[in-house]
Amino acid sequence: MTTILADSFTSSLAKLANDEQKQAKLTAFDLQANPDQPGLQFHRIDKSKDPNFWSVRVNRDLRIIIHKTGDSVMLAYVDHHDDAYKWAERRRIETHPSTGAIQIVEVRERVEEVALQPAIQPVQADLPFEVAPDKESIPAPPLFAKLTPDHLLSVGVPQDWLADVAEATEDSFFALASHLPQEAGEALLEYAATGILKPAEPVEDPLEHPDTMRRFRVLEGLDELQAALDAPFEKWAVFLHPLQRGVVERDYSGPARVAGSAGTGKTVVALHRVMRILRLDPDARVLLTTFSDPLADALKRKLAVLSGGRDDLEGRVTVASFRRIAEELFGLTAGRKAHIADRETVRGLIERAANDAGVHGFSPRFLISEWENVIDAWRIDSADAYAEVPRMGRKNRLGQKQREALWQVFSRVREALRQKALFTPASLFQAVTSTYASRAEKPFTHIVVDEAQDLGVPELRFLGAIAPDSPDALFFAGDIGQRIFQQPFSWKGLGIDVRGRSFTLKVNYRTSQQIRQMADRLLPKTIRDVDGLEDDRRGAVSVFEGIEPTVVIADDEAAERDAAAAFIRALLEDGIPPDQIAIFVRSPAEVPRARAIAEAAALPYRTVSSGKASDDTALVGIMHLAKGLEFRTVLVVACDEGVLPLAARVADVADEFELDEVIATERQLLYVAATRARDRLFLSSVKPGSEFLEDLI
Ligand SMILES: Nc1ncnc2c1ncn2[C@@H]1O[C@H](COP(=O)(O)OP(=O)(O)OP(=O)(O)O)[C@@H](O)[C@H]1O
Repeated sequence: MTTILADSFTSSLAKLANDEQKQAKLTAFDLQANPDQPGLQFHRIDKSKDPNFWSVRVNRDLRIIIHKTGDSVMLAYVDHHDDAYKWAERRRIETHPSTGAIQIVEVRERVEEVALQPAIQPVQADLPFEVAPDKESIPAPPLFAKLTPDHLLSVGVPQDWLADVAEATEDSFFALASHLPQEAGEALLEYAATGILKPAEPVEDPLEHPDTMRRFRVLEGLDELQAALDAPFEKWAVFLHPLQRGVVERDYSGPARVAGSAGTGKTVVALHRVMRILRLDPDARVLLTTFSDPLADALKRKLAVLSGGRDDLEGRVTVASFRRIAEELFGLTAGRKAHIADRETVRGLIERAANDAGVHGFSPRFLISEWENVIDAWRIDSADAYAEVPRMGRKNRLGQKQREALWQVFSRVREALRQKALFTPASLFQAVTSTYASRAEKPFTHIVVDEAQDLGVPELRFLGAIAPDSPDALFFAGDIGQRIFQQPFSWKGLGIDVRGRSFTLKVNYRTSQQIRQMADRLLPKTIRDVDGLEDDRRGAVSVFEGIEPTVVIADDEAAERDAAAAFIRALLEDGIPPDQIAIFVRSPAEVPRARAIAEAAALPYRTVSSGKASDDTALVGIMHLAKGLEFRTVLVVACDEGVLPLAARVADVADEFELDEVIATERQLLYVAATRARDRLFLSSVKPGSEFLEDLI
């Protein structure tokens, strides 16, 4: 007998109380072990249009809904008695006549009343400032007037729903989409955004259809059912979008990359890719890496969900930040620990070297940036090499004389570091790169990199050197629209060419349609990297609707604080727990403003430097810290003119190219912070606000 798990089962299971979940799981295990055992009580759902729906008794109140056909049993839903029956009475499972995917179709006539109401009623708390008025109430035109029934069928709209879709307007569509199979909702949303309709490719075997596989999973045995049900809150662990699955399962002929705007599931793809490699190749030793230790820890936790605690898999994967893994490999090969100079130490050395060399007229910010992005990143070791370095932006400003003067400073810094036997992160990467570049024996068979947009030159060289020379050794996940730490450079120039093997995800699982649309306004529609690879950000869709973000440009700090505090109090009254709230600012100088807001709202909070992550505190911190995180609500405050973009960075630019680069990364920073929000977003400043806020309003 085959057991199939439907995503509707995992979602409904997740909504039950803990002890109810336990009982429902036990019944599900019994069902899988032997559906004919006498203890199980089945009842056909007589009122359902689909004769194959049955209920199975869990206890006096709870029922599992299964769908029985031939030799297979599908776990479809679980709920309290009446609600479980209602669910099954309104559903039919069928193979779509055009796409061939198996769908759970909501029976049309029973949901008439529901479909006409918006799925979420936007509720704005009373706020002490004005919010944008509702759009004029003129009837909106139908969105899909140009599409024929055949068009609608080609993207998986069930026959029952053709008429509703044809009449849908911008206002009613989201409510309607929640009743449609996901692939139909997404294709129509993409059409609404871009005017392009992408019909699904028909597949012979309905069970093998990518859209079937995104909601139903055929389970191999009890272990698999156990693993899938142990993580019912983590739907991503079991059900992948067809695009995600495609990227995970493909064989590549060289380094590959998954791209996509914030929240499209790139990390999820990276994690599944790791598991796939481990499952298919019993000799694989995988490195899963990213740019910081906290992010690596988060990856480790998620990977444990996927592996279901299987030591034979987890034991063959190392999860660590770029830096940590370089330190470990250095320790292993050199037999000693690398002592690394922190940023402050290097800053001090640069200042002293400039004084000693009598070189003046360059700002400290410029010097450290030139050191980090040029001298140290490219490991420049002579005045000649300095003249040749392939750098972005600074080239025009620095004449030969200036470069000679600067080299006097930087060569002293290099010498001082050498005398103290100190590494910089870049020189550590370089040391390990040199060790492994010529070795045939590599520490890992595969390397999977998350947040790859923030790889710098030394890190990429390092990963290239420790990766074996096999076609699918390197896999990157990243979004160049979220690059906030590194200057752009050519990957191809360093021998890592992902052209032709780069795939873009389009479905945003994290942020509401409203937040995604607003955040997208911060970035260009297409972004091109140094190698000419274009990232087309159009056509992304979010899978749920939320509340319009709030943007406040206040008269003074007190007014901003009052507005933000009122917003937070309304959240707390709505039952949003503090740990689902974050307040971000541009830099440490604005942290006191964020703290004042939290205090005015009586919101318990933690900052990076004070307190530990706990269940009941909000996070207050700088935007750079936001990377990789996710909250129900995000506030980005103190976005004033001069703060965003940061005036000091702008003042230091060498030329137009560098100005563009600074403005782009400052925009990207705001994009990263804003897209951490799932359903509510608040952005504020004191007059005059950041030019970026103007773009958003
Ligand atoms: N197939 C899926 N089903 C359900 N949820 C998913 C799926 N894929 C991703 N998600 C959820 O969407 C959210 C964003 O996923 P993820 O962090 O992988 O996105 P990302 O593209 O790496 O985002 P960012 O670039 O902002 O870091 C997460 O909460 C994740 O669990």
